[in-house]
Amino acid sequence: MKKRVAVLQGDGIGKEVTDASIAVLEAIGRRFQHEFEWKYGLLGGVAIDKAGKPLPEETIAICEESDAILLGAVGGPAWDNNPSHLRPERGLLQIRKHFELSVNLRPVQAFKSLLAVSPLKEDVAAGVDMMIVRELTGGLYFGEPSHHDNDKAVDTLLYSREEIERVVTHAFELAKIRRNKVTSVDKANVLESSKLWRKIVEEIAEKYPDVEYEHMLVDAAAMKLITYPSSFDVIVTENMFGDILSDEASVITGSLGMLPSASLRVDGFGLYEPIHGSAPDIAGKNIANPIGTILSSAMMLRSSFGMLEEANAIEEAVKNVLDAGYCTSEFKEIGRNILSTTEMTEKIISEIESKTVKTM
Ligand SMILES: NC(=O)C1=CN([C@@H]2O[C@H](COP(=O)(O)OP(=O)(O)OC[C@H]3O[C@@H](n4cnc5c(N)ncnc54)[C@H](O)[C@@H]3O)[C@@H](O)[C@H]2O)C=CC1
Ligand SMILES: CC(C)CC(=O)C(=O)O
Ligand SMILES: [Mg+2]
Repeated sequence: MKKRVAVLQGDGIGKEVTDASIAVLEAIGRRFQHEFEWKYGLLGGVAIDKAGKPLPEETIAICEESDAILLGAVGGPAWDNNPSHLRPERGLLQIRKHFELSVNLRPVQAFKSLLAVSPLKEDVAAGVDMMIVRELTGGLYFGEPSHHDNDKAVDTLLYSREEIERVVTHAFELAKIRRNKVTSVDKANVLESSKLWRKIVEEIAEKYPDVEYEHMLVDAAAMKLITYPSSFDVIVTENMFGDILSDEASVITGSLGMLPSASLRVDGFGLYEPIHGSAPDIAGKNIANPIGTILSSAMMLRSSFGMLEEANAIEEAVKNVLDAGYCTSEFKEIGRNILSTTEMTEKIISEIESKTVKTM
């Protein structure tokens, strides 16, 4: 059956990286005989410019009629001085809230062929395979009141029991099918919300006697991510800590452009996007790394469509292309074969197509 995907390209490199993902998914469709239907919607700065708001109703309607959402990134200097309700990032927060995408999965894996470019020593980065589970629809980015004037500013860090239980349970379930370890990251030595977080983690942990768990303060976690990253299996944390720690963790892979994500509702509906932003400094140059978005589409195939073999095919193609010595320009120190965004996409597609079984 045809899979309907809402495509929200957003701003900056958003179009370049979603175009790459769509080309790869089309190749998967040809190899495995699936049909995808792409419906484009406005989000972020382009939506403000064309429709007067960062998340127009028409975009919501397109997403509601779709089986999954593929997103690029939003934001850029053109809108940096806009009032809060007309910031591109507001549209992203609104869509996450509207679709109740409370669990954000950010897998971090070290690719062997890129270890040399990781600022970490090769033996420290080697073998890293962690899942950051970030709460996505609560916490500081959503709490009210939130405003500032010339003399003072306020943001509100609010979490309900239900919000914490939902994401922590997801983390423990994931640990069960991974390496049975959860690290819950908080700031319980200072924050009240973290004290409740910790209490709920302990309650939920009781239901998972085979899963080892630990609490870690976020400042120490930031250090340990760099000094001993392979010690982590599943990390679960609140919205802002997860946002920051996942960008930090991308350093292990050598580039922010490598990391995918899935933002999931409890019934499995999902939005898939790379963890990076709109990268205005490289937008329009055809040099952005499309791999984070391409791997996000593999997560879409697996989580939203149950297409496991197809998801594996994308991940294997990415790995093979990297192993063959190809990379995008941010890897120039090790770059034996530097490719543009479109060339990298073509390489990954050729790799997928090379495995196609020819039928007579
Ligand atoms: N999910 C989203 O839509 C996000 C949006 N943003 C927005 O993006 C805009 C730019 O924010 P920044 O702080 O510069 O973060 P950014 O993630 O866009 O870029 C940070 C650095 O990483 C590089 N980079 C990012 N993605 C890359 C890729 N695929 N390939 C190669 N290099 C890549 C950029 O060139 C830049 O040097 C802001 O307006 C920000 O609010 C930031 C983060 C997430
Ligand atoms: C608008 C921001 C919360 C986006 C971001 O940095 C992210 O989700 O990683
Ligand atoms: Mg971020």
